Amino acid sequence: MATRTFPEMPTASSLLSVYASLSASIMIFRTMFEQIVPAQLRRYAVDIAKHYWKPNTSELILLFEEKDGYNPNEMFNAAQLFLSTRITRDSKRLKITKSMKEKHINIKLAESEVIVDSFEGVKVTWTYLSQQQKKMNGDNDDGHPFVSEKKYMELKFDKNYKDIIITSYLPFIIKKAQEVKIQKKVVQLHNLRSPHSAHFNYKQSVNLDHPSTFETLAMDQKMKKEIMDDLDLFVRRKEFYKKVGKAWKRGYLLYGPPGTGKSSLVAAMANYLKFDIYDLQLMNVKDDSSLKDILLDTSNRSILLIEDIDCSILPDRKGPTLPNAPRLNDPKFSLSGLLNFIDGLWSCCGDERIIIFTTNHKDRLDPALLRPGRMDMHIHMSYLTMDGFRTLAANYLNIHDHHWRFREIKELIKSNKVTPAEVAEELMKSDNVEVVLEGLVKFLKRKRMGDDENHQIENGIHDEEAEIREAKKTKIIS
Ligand SMILES: Nc1ncnc2c1ncn2[C@@H]1O[C@H](COP(=O)(O)OP(=O)(O)OP(=O)(O)O)[C@@H](O)[C@H]1O
Repeated sequence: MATRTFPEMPTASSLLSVYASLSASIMIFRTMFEQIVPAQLRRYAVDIAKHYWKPNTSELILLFEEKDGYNPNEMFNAAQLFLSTRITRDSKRLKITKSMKEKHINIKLAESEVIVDSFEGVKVTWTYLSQQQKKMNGDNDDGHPFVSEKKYMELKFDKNYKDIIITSYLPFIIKKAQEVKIQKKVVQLHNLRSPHSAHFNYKQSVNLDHPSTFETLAMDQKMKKEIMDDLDLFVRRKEFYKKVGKAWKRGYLLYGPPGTGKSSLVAAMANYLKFDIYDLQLMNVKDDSSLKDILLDTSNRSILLIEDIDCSILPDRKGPTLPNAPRLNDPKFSLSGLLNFIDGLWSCCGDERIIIFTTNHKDRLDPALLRPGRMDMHIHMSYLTMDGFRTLAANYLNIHDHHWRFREIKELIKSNKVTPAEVAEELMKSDNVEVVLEGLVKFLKRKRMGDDENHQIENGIHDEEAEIREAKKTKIIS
């Protein structure tokens, strides 16, 4: 029987001494390398070594750095917003932020957090990373070198799917990020006034906290739907406007008596579209040239609002003077200046612009303003109807179906010219529904009597005037 021989096994002490001499040699080599070879050459050698010795991988990594030079990198921001929609239960560390102006809490990935996503069957892995960088030039006040943080995202995937990722996944991320941005957007109200006016700052901005929405608006349901459909069509027609060669803008004229909800409708439109409002106070605009400066400072996806257009503007220099238009100090400002600029330069150098004029007296407007193609939709805000009252009752009193007082209220509303503002005021007078509705009925009755009296007085005056005219005629004839 053959006997197997084993090579002599090294002892533990001999292994230890080999290890010790090996690490000593590496250390000596490293020290010599660092002393003899200059730093730049060392880095170059390490890069080359890394390049040739890196493991053979089929992965491709795309880097999304926070900054592109000194400019913010939109793709980094888009990726951050997009990934906030991909956070799952498995996420371990998340960053929570909120600024004073924001209404929502932002949830973002914390450093080193990984998210696995899949797109058209391709698995991708996102990692959020940051790196501290010491600035070569300059120290802090305390003598320490400046340290900045470089933030970036890594997107890793199989390189065979490079085309899908670049041509489809990245645009998908941009689109999703845009949706999140719109969803989170806090609508702002900017007050625009002339840069040469007494106020140094000609654009004051605040969050628009107007709670008005299409749901809370008391108006004809059919008209409400028409407006919402019109807005929806407008925002999704980018390509259409481009195709037909028209600027992507839409004009609305809101007219009706005071207190019928013109301003509330503007706020509802802004809240619906998440568009900022630029409130242009024409009384404070000095001349055509400052108007241009102001308008050029407005952003896309916004509403330019000019309220009470009949009172706040002088007509075209060539056109007739409006009976109630107050005279501005400087006659350089004109309606034609405003309209030409809005139709021309302003609408062409921006996208998704809405312009809204409001007035209590449509009949007093300059025809130039009403000509077709200028204001695309004329919206009449009228006195309260029963339909509108039901919306107010649901909002203010939480009555969603019927109340025994509604029949009487319906009759009173029908025979009265009452504004939603007046009724809203009445509905706020108590927490007790019965008390409020009783008060409303009394108010509507009083108002009807008052209207009747006014009507009679007006008729009386007319009769008197007619008598005087008749008397004068008789006198002349005789
Ligand atoms: N249609 C409406 N639906 C709901 N609330 C309304 C409506 N109209 C008026 N209101 C209530 O009345 C208040 C004043 O209305 P709003 O300022 O919108 O009217 P307006 O037509 O713009 O008036 P003005 O012509 O005087 O500017 C609103 O804040 C709101 O509470």
